[in-house]
Amino acid sequence: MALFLFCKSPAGPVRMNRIQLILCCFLLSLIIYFFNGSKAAVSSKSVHPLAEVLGMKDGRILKDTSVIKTVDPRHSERTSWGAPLVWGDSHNSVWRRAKLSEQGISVGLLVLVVGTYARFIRHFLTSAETHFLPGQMVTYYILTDNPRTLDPPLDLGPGRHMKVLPAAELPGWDRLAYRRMVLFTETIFELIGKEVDYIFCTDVDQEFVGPVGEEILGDLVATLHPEFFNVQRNQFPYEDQEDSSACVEEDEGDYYYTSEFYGGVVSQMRRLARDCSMLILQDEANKVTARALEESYLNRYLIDHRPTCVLSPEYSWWDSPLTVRVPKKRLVSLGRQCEAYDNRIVKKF
Ligand SMILES: CC(=O)N[C@H]1[C@@H](OP(=O)(O)OP(=O)(O)OC[C@H]2O[C@@H](n3ccc(=O)[nH]c3=O)[C@H](O)[C@@H]2O)O[C@H](CO)[C@H](O)[C@@H]1O
Ligand SMILES: [Mn+2]
Repeated sequence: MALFLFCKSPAGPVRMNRIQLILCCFLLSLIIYFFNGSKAAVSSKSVHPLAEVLGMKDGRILKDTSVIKTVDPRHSERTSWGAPLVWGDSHNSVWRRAKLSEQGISVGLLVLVVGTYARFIRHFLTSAETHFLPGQMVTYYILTDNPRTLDPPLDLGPGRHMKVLPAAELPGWDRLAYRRMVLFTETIFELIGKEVDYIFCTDVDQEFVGPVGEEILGDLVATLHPEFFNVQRNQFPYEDQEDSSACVEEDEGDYYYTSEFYGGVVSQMRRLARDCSMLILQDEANKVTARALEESYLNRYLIDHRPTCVLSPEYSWWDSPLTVRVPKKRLVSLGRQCEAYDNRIVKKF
């Protein structure tokens, strides 16, 4: 605009002499310098939209997570280390399903069913028959103290099998929480062996409510905890007791994973189960209890061995005031849902 005023007169274009031209260029440089400088000054004061999404202000992390919960979760489809972050209906998942379903694969689903949790198993299996890798070879490995729970046997689809494995009756849930991973380790090493290509460990107090297909397959697969998705790292309930073998330092960790659903190829699952069991037994010997029990050890392990495939909270969801909204629910935890309601009632009174 300023340049325009110098170059034009009401009568029409004016020819500039050399001095006028130099003056004009000098003024133009001044204007550009001023414009850029003031822009920089403004941007250093205002909050960058990305910083807002990340919950940062003036380089500091905000404690309030309410802003973050509104972020559309479909935006991230890769982790910072390049692993797929799986949303079942994304193009990437459609492509992965198509690619992986061409390969002949067999998958084991390993669950522990002890004591009163027997009430969940039939519904869990029925829902898995409908939604879990339909059309694929699936073997259900059911570790139970009461094999009669599965009488009469369930009708399974073609290529689907069930193996009921005995587990000694275990005294009380507090002991069981220490024992579950050890039982999984023994089962994977001694009984499952090379019978399947992939193994997924799941809680039985769950229900498949939407399709869970080949997009979940990977060497080492972990699922994001729906209450800590898009929450700042300093709010993850990692173990912080220094004498626990599950302890996580402040500068460690990318995500907080749930212990309700994780898996991978047999070799990786052997390593995971064995290493987590060792951490658990070490703490038990030292009379240390990690705050989230098995989940704490799993998270410690997954920091040291980053998953090659990360499932979004679509694959582990429950209704709670803290869970993120997901495009589609696929696997829902009934137990944690009840827990969330119980907590709400406790808070209310
Ligand atoms: C194994 C474990 O430590 N689970 C975690 C999980 O508990 P959860 O509340 O999800 O544990 P849960 O009660 O569902 O138990 C885990 C699983 O163990 C089996 N089971 C459990 C109890 C029983 O009497 N019989 C039986 O068969 C069953 O397969 C069940 O689904 O969440 C807690 C926080 O919310 C902690 O973070 C725990 O680490
Ligand atoms: Mn559970």
